[in-house]
Amino acid sequence: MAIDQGKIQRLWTEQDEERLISTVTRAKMQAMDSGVTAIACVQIRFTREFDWIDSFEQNQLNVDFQVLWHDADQPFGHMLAVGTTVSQMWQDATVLDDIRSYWSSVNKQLVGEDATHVQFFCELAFDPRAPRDDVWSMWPSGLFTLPHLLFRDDEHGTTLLMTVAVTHEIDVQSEVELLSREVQMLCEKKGFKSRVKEAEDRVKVVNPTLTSTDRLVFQRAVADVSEKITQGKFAKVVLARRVVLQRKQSFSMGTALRDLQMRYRSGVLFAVMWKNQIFMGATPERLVQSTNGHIQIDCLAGTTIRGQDEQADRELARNLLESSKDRNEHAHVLNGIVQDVQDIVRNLTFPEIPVIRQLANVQHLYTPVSGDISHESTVLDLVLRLHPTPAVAGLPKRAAMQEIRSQEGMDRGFYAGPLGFMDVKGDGAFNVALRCALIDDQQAVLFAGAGIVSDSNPLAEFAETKWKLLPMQTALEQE
Ligand SMILES: C=C(O[C@@H]1C=C(C(=O)O)C=C[C@H]1O)C(=O)O
Repeated sequence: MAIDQGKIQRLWTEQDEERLISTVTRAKMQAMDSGVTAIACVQIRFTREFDWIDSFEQNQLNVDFQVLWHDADQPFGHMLAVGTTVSQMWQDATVLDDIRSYWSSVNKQLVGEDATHVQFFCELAFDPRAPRDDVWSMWPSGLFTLPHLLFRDDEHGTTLLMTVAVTHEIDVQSEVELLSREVQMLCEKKGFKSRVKEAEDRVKVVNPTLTSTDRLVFQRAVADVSEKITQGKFAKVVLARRVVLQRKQSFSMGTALRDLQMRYRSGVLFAVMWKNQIFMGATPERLVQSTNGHIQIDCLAGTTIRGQDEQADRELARNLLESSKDRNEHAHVLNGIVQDVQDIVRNLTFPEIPVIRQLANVQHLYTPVSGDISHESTVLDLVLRLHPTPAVAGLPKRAAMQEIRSQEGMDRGFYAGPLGFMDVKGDGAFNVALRCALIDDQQAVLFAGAGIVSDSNPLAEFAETKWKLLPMQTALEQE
């Protein structure tokens, strides 16, 4: 079939077109020789006007899977993944062992110079062993995806990495034409849904209804757990709860994402679309990032609110730094992290005293941990060792996880799970999915937790979960 040259030339250059044709042809030959599907990878410079949030919200290609990612602490932190070339899903605990082998088998299928730019996205449930409940019934326990189209920003603008699964039977020209049509469709912005405000959409959010773990149930669980900690059963347990928001109209994703982006100028803004649900949030906690084998881990535990002014802020921060309860809680998390990674991380370095990390709504105790891994290890190896950190589960890990299962009576799903990406070398970044919500049309389920130690006060811990729920709640209440 003839390609409409006029259209293609406006999307990519003639050289891009040649690279596309030759890479898909090479992939077809590899598929013929090996008998296994090959994956053609081509990256181009994307010169069209592009709005990350609008593109995510519009989902012009009507795909089942999208990821929006914005790391506010990186100079070029935007990414948008659209659709799936290949993916693997896990429904149970085997997920942790299988991802690595899946990743290396897909790596062998990649064809083209731009294969080095490939990036996989990975989402893991907090507790893959726990059965998924009604709220999370659509989601697997683990999801590892090579996106079909991946937009990223850099100092020159936007790049688009395209990956295509190629069998020995495909027709190269039609495959390239199909790609061109898809990219063309993405450029046709149909009226920016997010900016169109219908009158009915102005209906106020119905009062948040507390479900599953209401105030008293949560406070009783805190008292019970902190008693058990005093008896020496654990050192720390993190208890979480969820809140359901109902709206008479669908939630406006674009509005909520823009609000979070504006208010939370550090950490990672994320949104994962899976079928017709969206898991989104603005998390301050990096689980681990690896750049050329140099790793950085956030130890974030110990929380207080923000003050009305600078002086009140400073006072609250000083109290947090001087609180033995919070410093102990923080030390447990730091020790847990060090123990989990010390056998594969060299030059492990961290300051002796935590600093304050200030967010729009709360302040945390923060210790940055860094070191190096050898090239046999990947960021995923660290994720699997670190997760769940004592910041979201407790210590000792196994006992804390059991206590969480019996006390919370809910499925955390992807809340507090690792969420991130990894490249072909094994570098990448994973965050802990906190300050987040699962959106299903007119319903949003929000999650937040707090670390419980022996001297935890149930009222204070409940209040802490309220502060942590606030970013998502405010974003979702925007008109
Ligand atoms: C569990 C959450 O946050 C974690 C718990 C913290 C704490 O107990 O002080 C602080 C930051 C996070 O590591 C949450 O936001 O839901």
